[in-house]
Amino acid sequence: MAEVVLRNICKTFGANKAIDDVSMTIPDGAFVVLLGPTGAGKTTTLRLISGLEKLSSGSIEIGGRTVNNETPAQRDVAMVFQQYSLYPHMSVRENLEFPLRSPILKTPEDVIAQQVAEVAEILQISHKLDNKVTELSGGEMQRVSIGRALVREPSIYLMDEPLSSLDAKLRNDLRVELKRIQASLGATILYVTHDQIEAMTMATHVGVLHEGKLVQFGTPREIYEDPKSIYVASRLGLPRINILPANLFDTTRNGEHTIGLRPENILQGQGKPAQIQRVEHLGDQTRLHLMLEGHAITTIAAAGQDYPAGTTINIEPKNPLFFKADGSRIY
Ligand SMILES: Nc1ncnc2c1ncn2[C@@H]1O[C@H](COP(=O)(O)OP(=O)(O)OP(=O)(O)O)[C@@H](O)[C@H]1O
Repeated sequence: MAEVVLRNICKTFGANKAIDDVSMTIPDGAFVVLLGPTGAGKTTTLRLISGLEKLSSGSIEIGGRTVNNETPAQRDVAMVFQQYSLYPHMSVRENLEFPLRSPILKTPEDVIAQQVAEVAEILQISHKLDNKVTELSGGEMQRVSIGRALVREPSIYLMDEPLSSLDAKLRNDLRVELKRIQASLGATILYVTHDQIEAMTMATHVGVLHEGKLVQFGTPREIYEDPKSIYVASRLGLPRINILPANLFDTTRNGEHTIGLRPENILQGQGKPAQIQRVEHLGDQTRLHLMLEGHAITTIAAAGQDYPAGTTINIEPKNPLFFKADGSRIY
């Protein structure tokens, strides 16, 4: 596996700057998750690294080699897309074997058979190896797509929401499995997701994109606990961080416009009275939707406790984050 370095990369489509001067190092063996809303430039970043798109400017290095002018095949990357891309006329086994049968690799038959068997086992598709891919369910097809990347050991795996079409149980299993595979192979992965749990549990590093710019890069904990802006703070955490006027509680010192209050950082019992508007029981957690002087606030409470809607609880902030009017963090 290899370190991948993006140096001041830009990509424009007509007048649209899809990627705007992004520099980022994906360390060898890291699991980097790209976060950002639709249109932020996540898929374009993956396509630029894979060579499916050409850079407008900047450079990309894989394992110390500048790859700007290399074809996708020369770059030695494996890409898994949100939509499966399989050969419909081939069986599952043939699809999985395909990347290993590349003439450059010259992989011996027994190694091919062993790799395919191992990957099929991990992805729980061993019993479907001789089926045509057109006979599979959507979830099974997606597992074969992931398998086609995993049979190889490329410089980097580029994955674009690979689990989003799977059901919750399989998604959970594969999340754990992917993380295990990554750790045991020492694989370098750049992974795009909208799923907070995937980002928090799998990533060694998170890169947050906003309108084509990389606005923060750090460990998931840094992004969660020490965000540089309201935008970054809002990317992680479920329920989302509460953004409130700084003077709502007695916390203003100087120049703060807004506070950010994670749902778990709202203390109950003291402070201002807030009306309970709605209660969501999620089993292991209860979410309380409150209204305080016209501001909606979400907090969490221990499961099992009763909170009748319409009643009032007193709340106060603990460790709020402070932001300027432009959304940048003060402290
Ligand atoms: N081939 C293309 N031609 C023109 N514009 C494009 C092309 N590909 C991407 N774009 C534009 O580049 C910007 C970034 O798109 P991109 O697909 O990278 O976003 P994304 O963060 O992956 O979004 P999503 O979460 O919806 O997949 C968008 O404004 C998009 O419209």
